[in-house]
Amino acid sequence: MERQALLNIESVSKSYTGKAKALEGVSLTIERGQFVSIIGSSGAGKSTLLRCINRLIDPTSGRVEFDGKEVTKLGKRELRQIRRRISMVFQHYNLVYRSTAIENVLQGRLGYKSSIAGILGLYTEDEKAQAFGILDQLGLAEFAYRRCDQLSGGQKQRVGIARALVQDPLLILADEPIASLDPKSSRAIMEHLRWAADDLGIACLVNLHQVDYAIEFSDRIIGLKDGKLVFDGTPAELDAKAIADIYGTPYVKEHAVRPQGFSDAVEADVMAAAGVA
Ligand SMILES: Nc1ncnc2c1ncn2[C@@H]1O[C@H](COP(=O)(O)OP(=O)(O)OP(=O)(O)O)[C@@H](O)[C@H]1O
Repeated sequence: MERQALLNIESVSKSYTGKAKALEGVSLTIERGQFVSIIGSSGAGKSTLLRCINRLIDPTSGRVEFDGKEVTKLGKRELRQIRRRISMVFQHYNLVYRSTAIENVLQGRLGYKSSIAGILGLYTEDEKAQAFGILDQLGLAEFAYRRCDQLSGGQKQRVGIARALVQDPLLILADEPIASLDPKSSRAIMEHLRWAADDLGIACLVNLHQVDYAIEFSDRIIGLKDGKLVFDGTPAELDAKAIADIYGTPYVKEHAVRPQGFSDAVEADVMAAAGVA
């Protein structure tokens, strides 16, 4: 089946005031339902790239086109509309911890409401059923009415994914969604995102520090180094040379494969020992 382009990024650059370019002439196309990981050292520009797509950050130059619309040209109102179809998942979940899981999920519907309905928290029965249904699909039905400060990190991130899904997105931007999680929870989150791509046809663009998960779960991997795109290929094409290009140091692929139970702290040591920032 031939896939259609959903997102076109053309020569996007970003300079923060007084700094070297955080992004420099990055171009790429993402297809509908495609699962793409972005890897690269700390400071390579991964977060900046994600945020230029939904214009949480305005690119200094270049063009972003999403679902046939030029995002970089949109006014406030049109931007709000387009953002409904682009969800975000964050490393630190960005939940309201004193609210319940389902209340957090329903916040994903805010972009579809008038401000007053949003402020009053007026959701339709359909929206509530949809929110509960998604929590159920993510294995969180029994936690739907529990306050988020009582949930584990993995459960909080599942609430974050449920909030992203209730937006009916065409694209999920996930900014290091597993960086704060243990290996078992990380795997579960990657599996949920992969399911969103495969079963719901939602394209996922996922920033990752864990090269092994990028290789295992992605259709395609993008490598950034110093703001430039230095790799764009399949997991099979990500060989030792490509990894060295991305991380700027000789780096053997075996280091990227994290055995079961390998903790983040141990991985950090291995990465540091391999000279990967
Ligand atoms: N708000 C900002 N103001 C100034 N400079 C910034 C800002 N945000 C990021 N930068 C700089 O832009 C560059 C790219 O940062 P970015 O956060 O996009 O990288 P990253 O690959 O996501 O890093 P990490 O993996 O550590 O999250 C870095 O040099 C960073 O210091």
